[in-house]
Amino acid sequence: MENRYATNPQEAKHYTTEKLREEYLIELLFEDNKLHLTYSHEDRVVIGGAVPKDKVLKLDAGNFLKTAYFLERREIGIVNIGGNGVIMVGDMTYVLSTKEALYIGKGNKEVLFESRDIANPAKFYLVSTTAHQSYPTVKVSLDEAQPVHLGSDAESNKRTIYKYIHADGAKSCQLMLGMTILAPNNMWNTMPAHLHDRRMEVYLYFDLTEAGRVFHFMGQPHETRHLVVKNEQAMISPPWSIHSGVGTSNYTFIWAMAGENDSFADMEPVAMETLK
Ligand SMILES: O=C(O)C(=O)C[C@H](O)C(=O)CO
Ligand SMILES: [Zn+2]
Repeated sequence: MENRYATNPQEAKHYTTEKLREEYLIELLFEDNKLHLTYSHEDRVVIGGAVPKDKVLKLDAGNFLKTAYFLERREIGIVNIGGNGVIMVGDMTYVLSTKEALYIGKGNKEVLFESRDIANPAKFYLVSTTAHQSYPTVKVSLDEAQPVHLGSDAESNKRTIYKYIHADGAKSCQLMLGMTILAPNNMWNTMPAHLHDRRMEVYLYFDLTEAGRVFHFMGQPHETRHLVVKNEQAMISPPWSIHSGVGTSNYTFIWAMAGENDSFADMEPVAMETLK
């Protein structure tokens, strides 16, 4: 488990490119037969990737959490961005094809990951938050995820937001999670930008080509910075930061939030004139 402490905007505005990447970018999430986990002290979110190519992988944080098992005091949202895969939660088995999600509540002792096809392994993206009670384990497919169409061709931000784990979908203690798919020829996400100082957010960018890049924007509105992000890399967005990006082509991203409330609509728009 990699450990990342929380940062504040007074310090962050002095960071070099290298330091910004060290603090906010997770470069390696998906590696064959490995589980990669990062512990962010921003709302104590654990961000991870599991690729069970020809080996079953177990959700396990070693001794890091000082609990008997990973979900003893946590909940988790998982989205498969690879080939067909299987998640075993105790005696239950859930089959997830690409872009399907699973919420697993607090108290589930064993979670195992497996692929259906070694040639096209599952890639499970994981976001876990602390939890005070147990909600039922629920699978959510793309068509159950309440699509919301936003943006326009003129602004190059035409996109569809799918909500998986939220107040009116799969219930959770504090995790909110969904996916946004940009339409072909549209490159801007979350622009115009917004803030939600009550919740951190993490973005996983994918469906980019090997050479494709997303320029992710962060920082306070009057003090913005950018990071260049590759396919299948994640950005930790602190609660004081905008989170927006523009790609060299269209792409997909998974957003997940944790913190004070579970209202997706709790966000303050940032007026374009205030961005610097
Ligand atoms: O493209 C968008 O706009 C989003 O997907 C916004 C994220 O869902 C978000 O930032 C929610 O707070
Ligand atoms: Zn947001």
